[in-house]
Amino acid sequence: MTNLRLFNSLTRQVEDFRPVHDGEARVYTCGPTVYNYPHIGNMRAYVFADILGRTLSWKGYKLTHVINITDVGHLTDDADSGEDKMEKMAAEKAQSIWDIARHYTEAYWADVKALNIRQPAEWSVATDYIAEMIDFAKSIAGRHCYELESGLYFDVSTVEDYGRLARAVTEDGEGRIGAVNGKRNPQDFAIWRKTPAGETRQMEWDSPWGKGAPGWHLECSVMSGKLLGFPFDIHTGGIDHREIHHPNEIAQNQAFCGCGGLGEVANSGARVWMHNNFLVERSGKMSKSSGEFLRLQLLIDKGYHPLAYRMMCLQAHYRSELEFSWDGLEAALVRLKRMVMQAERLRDVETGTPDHPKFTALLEKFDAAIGDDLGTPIALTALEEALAVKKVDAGIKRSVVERMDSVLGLGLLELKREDLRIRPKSATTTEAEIEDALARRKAARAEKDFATSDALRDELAAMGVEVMDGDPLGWEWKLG
Ligand SMILES: Nc1ncnc2c1ncn2[C@@H]1O[C@H](COP(=O)(O)OP(=O)(O)OP(=O)(O)O)[C@@H](O)[C@H]1O
Ligand SMILES: [Zn+2]
Repeated sequence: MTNLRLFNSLTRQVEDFRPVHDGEARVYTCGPTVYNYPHIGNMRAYVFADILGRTLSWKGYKLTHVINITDVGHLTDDADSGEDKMEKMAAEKAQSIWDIARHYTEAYWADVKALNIRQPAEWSVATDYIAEMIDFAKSIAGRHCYELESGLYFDVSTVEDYGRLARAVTEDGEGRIGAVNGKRNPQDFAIWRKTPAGETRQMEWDSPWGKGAPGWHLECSVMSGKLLGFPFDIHTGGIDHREIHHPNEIAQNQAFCGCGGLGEVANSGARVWMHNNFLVERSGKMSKSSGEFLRLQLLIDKGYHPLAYRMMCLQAHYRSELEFSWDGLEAALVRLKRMVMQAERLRDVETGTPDHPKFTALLEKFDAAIGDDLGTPIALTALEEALAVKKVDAGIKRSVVERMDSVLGLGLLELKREDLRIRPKSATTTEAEIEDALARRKAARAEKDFATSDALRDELAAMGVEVMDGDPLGWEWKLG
């Protein structure tokens, strides 16, 4: 096997992965803020983290993956101003924050499951770690923080080289930082926000700095350090986190682990920081507030299998922008279907060993691609080539497909071609009705009764069903 090489946003280079603990990989992924449904762009971040985790397993590392659930502290503007997203949604809906958090956490988990994203070792929920957050803040407050009326602020000038992660791409971050009277530096951020006098919040806790709530950046520093130990191996998130959230986490980690002398990597809490690029719409970055709200459920309602979206993600490299379109989704679905049709023949055979000379080069190609900063587009072609290998024992082929799919997670050996039919939720015709009409049509054709056969075809068309005789992909029919 080749070395695993990963792009580290800290050094802006592809580097050999060298674990902190021999044979182990510890990964922290910034999780969703559960104030609303995730859009499919958000889910791209978790498909990426899942591919990373599966690749680490493929390479033989014992994986500990943590994904957090942010249920407090994330403001409407990452740059330290605005309202708490959770409080805002709860006020809008006149519901308890806890109910909101539960509802959207479950919705997120449903998407995770539908996309074959593996369960991490732990889903750490921010509000379960408030005491640890207060302890962390206490331990750095003396040297690195100052108190204002609105909260406890982190002074970014007290750590070396603040913001080095963000500077890779932007010099203009400061323009977005909200002004708070009394801040020492514009980039200083609240690690504890006090509840303003006379207000009560649904979520607030006592602290040495008064009643209030932790800052979002503090949460991730505390949960990652607590569950994985500093320094751990890899920290992931979407590319927007490279600008503010992760530089701020790094500053806190530096303060907590001790500044000076350790060098930038050890001091940053994690050795490698990785970021997926955005899923975009033609009009720009996908977001919950603009345009059609593209939830995974919307794709399903329009008749697409959710794994077609996973396929769409894998067709692009995680560091490239990916533009969403319905045509692109359909193309990904067709590609998935072709693979499922080839894998169908392997479903009922017993798994053999993958050591067959016909597959050596393909397994090497696959390993080199996935090991080269998670090159899923090429890894997919290796899997397709393996599926197309002729005159080989089916058990051996099956074991190769299983192995490759353990990384790509398309579920090729479980999916059936019927699962991939496009069937919009709005369709009023049931599949049983369609199958029944098709069976009658088949019988009519067998008896050369073309009048009946044509009439049934028209009947089906009236039901919105397009009959696809002789379709090489075997769709047979399609609901429009
Ligand atoms: N369009 C996108 N494409 C890929 N990843 C994204 C996109 N938008 C957000 N992310 C990532 O999704 C993850 C979850 O983000 P979070 O739940 O905080 O959503 P959010 O920032 O409120 O979403 P948004 O502002 O896009 O509506 C983060 O890692 C974030 O970087
Ligand atoms: Zn985070």
